[in-house]
Order: sequence, then structure tokens, then C-alpha cells
Amino acid sequence: MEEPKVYSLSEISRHTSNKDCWVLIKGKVYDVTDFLEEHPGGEAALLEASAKGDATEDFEYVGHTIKAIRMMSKYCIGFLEGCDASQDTGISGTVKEENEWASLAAKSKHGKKPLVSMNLFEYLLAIFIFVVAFVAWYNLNKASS
Ligand code: HEM
Repeated sequence: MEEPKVYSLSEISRHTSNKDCWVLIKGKVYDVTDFLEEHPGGEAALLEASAKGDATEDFEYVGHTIKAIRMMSKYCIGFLEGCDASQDTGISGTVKEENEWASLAAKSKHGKKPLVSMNLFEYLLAIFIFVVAFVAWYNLNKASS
């Protein structure tokens, strides 16, 4: 099997243009030149992250989906020297889920709470208030007839 290529930081820092763009994420080096135009987060985000030296923080801050993580292997060209190539870079643990229906249902696009959101205690309290109100209404009705 072919040995993974190992690059120094100074070598990686020579590839920061839109004609030749590498990004370093969690010790892995990605040649994203062909992906610049397709990147849903825009070309500028990748170029800026590339110029920064280590794009890990920016990449994680965005919170890429599993779909994006799967795409990455296609662009991986090697490792930063000193990084253990056999080690799991752990990127998958830092991303948001691909299927975001559950979280979208829980909060709106702007991070606001949904209009109706109750926990068990609130449910029981609502039922209790309803029962008390019903009993009071029933007793009042009975007394007046
Ligand atoms: C090989 C590396 C990368 C790949 C394959 C990749 C792929 C993707 C994909 C598929 C998306 C669409 C949303 C998703 O599925 O998560 C996305 C969104 C985005 N990416 Fe990347 N990305 C990479 C690196 C980076 C880096 C280094 C940055 C630096 C800031 C970045 C910034 C963004 C931003 C800002 C968005 C838009 C997020 C949004 O609108 O919610 N990406 N990327």
C-alpha cells in the first residue's frame, strides 16, 4: 500500500491561492483547489482558512454535516509532519447531524424556542389546573341549581 504523504507546515503554507489551495484540518492535508467553486460555504471561506495555516478551528466552528465529512476523504492528500497518520482525527465527533429534522423541530431557524414547548411537569400542572377549574365550575353549577 502507498505510504501517506507527509507535509511540513511551510510546504502547506505555499498552497493558499485559488489556483492551488490546501487546507489543514486536524492534522490532515486537503487539496481543495477543485472544490473551491463547489464549496457551499463559498470559495472565500476555504481560501481564508487555507491562509490561516490550520483550518481546524474554522472548520469545527461551522459545524459541518456528516455528508461534508464523508466528502473530505476525496480531497485528502496526506498528513502534517509529526501527526500520527493511523490515528482517527476525530472530526466526526464535532459535527452536527446530517438529519437535522429533530433539532429543527425543537428550535426555529433563528435559534428561538418553539411556541409550544412543555416538559412533563408543565403538562401535569396544566392538567391539574384544568381539573381544579372543572371541579370548581361543577360545584358552582350544582350550588346554583
Ligand atoms: C475539505 C474540506 C471541506 C469540505 C469537504 C467542506 C464541505 C462543505 C459542505 C458539503 C457544506 C454544506 C453544508 C454541510 O453539508 O455541512 C459546507 C458548508 C460550509 N463550509 Fe465547508 N467544507 C470544507 C472546509 C471548510 C473550511 C475549512 C471552512 C472554513 C471556515 C468551511 C466553511 C464552510 C461554511 C461557512 C459553510 C456554510 C455553512 C452554512 O451555511 O450553514 N468549510 N462545507
